[in-house]
Amino acid sequence: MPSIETNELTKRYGDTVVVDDLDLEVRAGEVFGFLGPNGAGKSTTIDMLLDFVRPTSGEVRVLGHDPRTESVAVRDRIGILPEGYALYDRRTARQHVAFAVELEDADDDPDAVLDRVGLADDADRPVGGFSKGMRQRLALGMALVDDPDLLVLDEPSAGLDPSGIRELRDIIRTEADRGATVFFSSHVLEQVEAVCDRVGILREGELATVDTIDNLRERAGGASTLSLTVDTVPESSVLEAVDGVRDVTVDGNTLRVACADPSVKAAVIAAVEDAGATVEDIDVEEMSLESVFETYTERTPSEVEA
Ligand SMILES: Nc1ncnc2c1ncn2[C@@H]1O[C@H](COP(=O)(O)OP(=O)(O)OP(=O)(O)O)[C@@H](O)[C@H]1O
Repeated sequence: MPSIETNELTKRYGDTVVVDDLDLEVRAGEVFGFLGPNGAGKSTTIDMLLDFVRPTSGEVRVLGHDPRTESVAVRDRIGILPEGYALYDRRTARQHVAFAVELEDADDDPDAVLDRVGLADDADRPVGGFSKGMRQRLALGMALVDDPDLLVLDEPSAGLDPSGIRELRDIIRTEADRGATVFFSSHVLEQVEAVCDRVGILREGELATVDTIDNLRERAGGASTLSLTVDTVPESSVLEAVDGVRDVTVDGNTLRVACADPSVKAAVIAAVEDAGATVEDIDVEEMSLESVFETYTERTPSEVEA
């Protein structure tokens, strides 16, 4: 059974379609990154999964339940970090986590939870004095209480400093290792690349694509570029004749060869050596996830695949 399933999920505000016929499936146990430009509809989708926003039409299933009619069953097994979470300024961080523990009827030690999110030293401080990143850490800690089967995190990296982002990555990995499904939206593409099994890219309320990052790269024409420093530069035509070579540029003693897929690289090196040149250094650049993201958010899926 998928952890999250939506079927023709649609949300309209007046005449504006914010989420458009969305069919999404998040498999049990996977880490799924939900990407898309500002205003694409990510938070609205997440809010519909959590029954904070009612769909205009379509179906939602979370852990096999309909969040509209079985919200208790759903809430019991998921940990959530929604976009607009509320904290009580006068209560301390520990009181917040203790409240979450009580609400879940769980047995987590609030101090251990605070330690996990890097707030051990701030446990007794009222959160009114917390920075945005500290508030975000606390909200994440509260979502982790009671080992949820599914974590739904809306922009968990918002406001986090680099060490917070690294810690978040570790937490997501640890949660996935214990078998939880993690579904999160993010604009931090390195983060997404580091932890996600699959990503879905939303564009103007529609799912532009869903796949592993490697497959998205390949489908986006994401040639890896092989840079070879050579003692003597062979004719470009020698390399252009290799199957799968898309482009060759020469800069001094460095050849930059765009390859359609990873298997082409060995053939390129063999061709260079067959032409009598010696390879002195090798570097490989994969298409950045940023370029993949731009490809899918600036063009329609059929334009990408064309
Ligand atoms: N209550 C509302 N009334 C009218 N329009 C809304 C409402 N909530 C969201 N929208 C609109 O829906 C669109 C999608 O917003 P949403 O917050 O889901 O996007 P997002 O992908 O999460 O963006 P971001 O990356 O900026 O957080 C936006 O154009 C937004 O203005």
